[in-house]
Amino acid sequence: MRVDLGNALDSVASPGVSRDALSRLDERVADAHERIETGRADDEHGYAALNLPETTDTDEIRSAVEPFADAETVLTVGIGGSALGAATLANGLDSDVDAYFLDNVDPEHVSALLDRLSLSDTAVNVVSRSGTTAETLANFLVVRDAMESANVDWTDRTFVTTGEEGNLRNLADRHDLPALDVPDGVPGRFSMLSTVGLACAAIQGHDIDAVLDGAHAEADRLAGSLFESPAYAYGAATYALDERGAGINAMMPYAESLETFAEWFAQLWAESLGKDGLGQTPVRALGATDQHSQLQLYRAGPSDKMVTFVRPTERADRSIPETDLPGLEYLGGGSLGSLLSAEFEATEASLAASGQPNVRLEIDRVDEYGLGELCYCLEAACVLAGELYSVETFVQPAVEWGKRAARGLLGGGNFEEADEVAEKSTLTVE
Ligand SMILES: O=P(O)(O)OC[C@H]1O[C@](O)(CO)[C@@H](O)[C@@H]1O
Repeated sequence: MRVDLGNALDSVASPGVSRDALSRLDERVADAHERIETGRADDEHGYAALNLPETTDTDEIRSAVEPFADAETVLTVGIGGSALGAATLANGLDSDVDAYFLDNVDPEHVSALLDRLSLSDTAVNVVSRSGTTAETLANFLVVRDAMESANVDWTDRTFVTTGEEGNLRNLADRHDLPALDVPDGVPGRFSMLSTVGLACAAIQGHDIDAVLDGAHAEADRLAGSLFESPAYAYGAATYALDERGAGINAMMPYAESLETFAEWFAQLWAESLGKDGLGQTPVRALGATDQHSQLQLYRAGPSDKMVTFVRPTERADRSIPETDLPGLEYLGGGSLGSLLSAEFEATEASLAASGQPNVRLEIDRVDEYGLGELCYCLEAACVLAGELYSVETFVQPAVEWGKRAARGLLGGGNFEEADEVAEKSTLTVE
């Protein structure tokens, strides 16, 4: 895992950060590292997530999902951190077992998916840390109903991953379903490297130990200086750039297999750092595709953002056939990989040429080890940034208002927030 801050320096970019400023910030990084290590040593809420490479029991996960070894498809029912980590692995890696995610309650999408699936060959993975999330429980009820209509014994095809208490735990106990525990002290968005993110991967036959090995290697590189730890270098640089005006962070991986990783990053960054009027706004982008949609803004729009480029340095390639079509000779005989690599470096340089800050993250390959490394690095970077912003990184109180309002609207209790929904100001043009 390599982090290159070269194009974030003020000799190249504006906003940019000077090497001196990074050295001064490094004193705070040292303090933050001490705080983080104390939190890890005491298994404190949130900080415990950075211990998962050590604490996650992969044998326990494999034996819990063993009854589903015959599954041709795994359907994960969960939302936010209870889906995005597993989806990052599933969409980043190849498997003969297909993986689908119900992480929204769009009736047309849910019906179309359930109509398409062979439910008798599907393992259903219901994931909710709280066990109370409306979208997840509603989708589970719909999936269960569909299985019963298809004469499939849902108790044979379903396992849950949840906390000690809650509706889902009660359901698992009542029907004696295989169940995995969500680890204590690990917020959803930091739970990829636990039962939450790895159960689906285990059913798909991925090497979940290799995921943790990659994460472990990154954990071993956490140190009291940003100049020694890629994770802290990234965390400190994004904080410093935000302080200087780059309030938006466009995560732009150059691999289709990393598109869901950008979604996962968006939750991690937004829900962890978006507090007290602070926090960088994550934006999901994809290279080379978004060179042809977003780049105009990234280069010539307001200087209020940074771009994070991510790429694997090794990947399977595909050659481009020789051609005598006029003007295309430069492509013929080359490969898609070399074209994508040229696009990556050219786009990076184009932003530097217009003074727009950007950072490069590189892994060797998009495989179990590489994904473990990359995601642990971003998790530790996020924890470090949270210390520098002095925000409560591991809570997300602002999401509760909307949940109470929705529950009230659906007759699920008396919530004043539901009343406020009816008081919406309107100025309708039609
Ligand atoms: O795992 P749960 O409790 O169903 O929560 C799902 C997601 O919803 C949130 O609580 C936000 O509403 C996220 O923090 C979490 O990842």
